Amino acid sequence: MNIQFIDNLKNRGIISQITDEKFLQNLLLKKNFSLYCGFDPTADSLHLGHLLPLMCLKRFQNIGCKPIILLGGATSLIGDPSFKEGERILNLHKDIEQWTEKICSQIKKFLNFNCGENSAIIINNYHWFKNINILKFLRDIGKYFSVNQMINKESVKKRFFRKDKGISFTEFSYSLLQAYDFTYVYKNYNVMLQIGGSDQWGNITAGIDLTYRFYKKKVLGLTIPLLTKSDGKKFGKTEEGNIWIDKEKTTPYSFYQFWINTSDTDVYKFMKLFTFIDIHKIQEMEKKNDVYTLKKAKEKLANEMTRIVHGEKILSFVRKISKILFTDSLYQLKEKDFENLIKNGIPTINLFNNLDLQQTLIHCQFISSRTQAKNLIKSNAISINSKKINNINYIFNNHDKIFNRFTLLCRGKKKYCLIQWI
Ligand SMILES: Nc1ncnc2c1ncn2[C@@H]1O[C@H](COP(=O)(O)OP(=O)(O)OP(=O)(O)O)[C@@H](O)[C@H]1O
Ligand SMILES: N[C@@H](Cc1ccc(O)cc1)C(=O)O
Repeated sequence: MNIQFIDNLKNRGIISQITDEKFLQNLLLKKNFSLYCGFDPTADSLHLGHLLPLMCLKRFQNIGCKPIILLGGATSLIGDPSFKEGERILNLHKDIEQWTEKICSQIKKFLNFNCGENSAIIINNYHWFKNINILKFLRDIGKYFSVNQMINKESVKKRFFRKDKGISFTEFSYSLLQAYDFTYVYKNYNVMLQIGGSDQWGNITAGIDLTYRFYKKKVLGLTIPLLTKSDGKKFGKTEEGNIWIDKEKTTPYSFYQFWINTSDTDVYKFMKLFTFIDIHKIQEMEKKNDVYTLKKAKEKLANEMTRIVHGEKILSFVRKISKILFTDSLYQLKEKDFENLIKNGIPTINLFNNLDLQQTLIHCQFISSRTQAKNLIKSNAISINSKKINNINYIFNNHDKIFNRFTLLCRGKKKYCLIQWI
């Protein structure tokens, strides 16, 4: 087993906290063990934030450990209150069942489910919770939890002092379920370690305590820093502005562009967190810190991530499209490419009549008023099919329609909208 494994994770910025680093180090030296991470199917797709624990499971699998994905069929019926501002809306059972299937098929892409002893497996906590008896649960499990301690956990503390947004008993009890999961998977799958985002620290440590009380055995927890959006909020299913794994929700082109547009300060951090590129190679690039290397690093990051999530074929398509869009060789695209561009690609609007340019800029949400539209056109920021247009009274005509169907509208160098004439 790799002695430097933990140091490696640390150098990549993957570790927020470990409950007992020495114990984990010893465990890594002695044997291959099983570890788990839970995902609550509270939406129909995984998002970027989930890739962090998934990639971390993969890193453990690569050194011989067995990753277990626990889908929270039961816990998603309750709703994790950890660091949430307010009470969640209860999800319907039938929605959770559908979302579970979708998430299950997404997860299968990221881990190896056919590699012998350390093949990944997926389990669902609905199986052990669906028939649990309430009296037994309160007597056998509830008795081990001190409400006095629970209300002091950082993850829920805020909710106790807010008059407008309190916490229901349902959400308050969530931690008991996740804690019992850890005890259950320790007993039934010999799981020694639970990983999760740093918002899971309270739930994970509750499970460690419960397992010790039940079986007098020490298990471990490791958390990963939370990936945040540009507004500082966590990437989460129930938050807005996410990058999704499902290509219907975030098209592969937008996905690729998200990485290409990574800020200079984030690019090496993301490379370390998300990819398997050798840390020394990343550090070499980081040291150079020049514009050319930064550009190459962003491209490498976008390629790696799109390959991991959408596969080689889609990657080569979005690269081709990006190259054409950014090198003004639009007329090289075939009609089929435009169709694919809509499917995998850039924002599209459907228009019936030849509108004027100002109105169209509003339609495609580049701006919100005609005055802004005029200013934008005057400032030379708008192009139609790669040709600059500075006539504020411009009206689209048939010459603008490639294959009689498509027009590419562009604001500056990065904002695109495809018009499909129907
Ligand atoms: N932005 C993120 N950065 C790092 N880890 C994350 C992020 N978002 C979720 N995770 C981790 O992924 C695992 C599964 O998360 P889960 O699907 O249950 O919740 P979620 O996406 O945070 O959804 P919700 O917004 O409904 O709480 C957890 O360990 C969680 O901490
Ligand atoms: N509470 C976790 C999901 C989870 C569910 C059950 C578990 O046993 C572990 C983790 C989250 O919301 O992110």
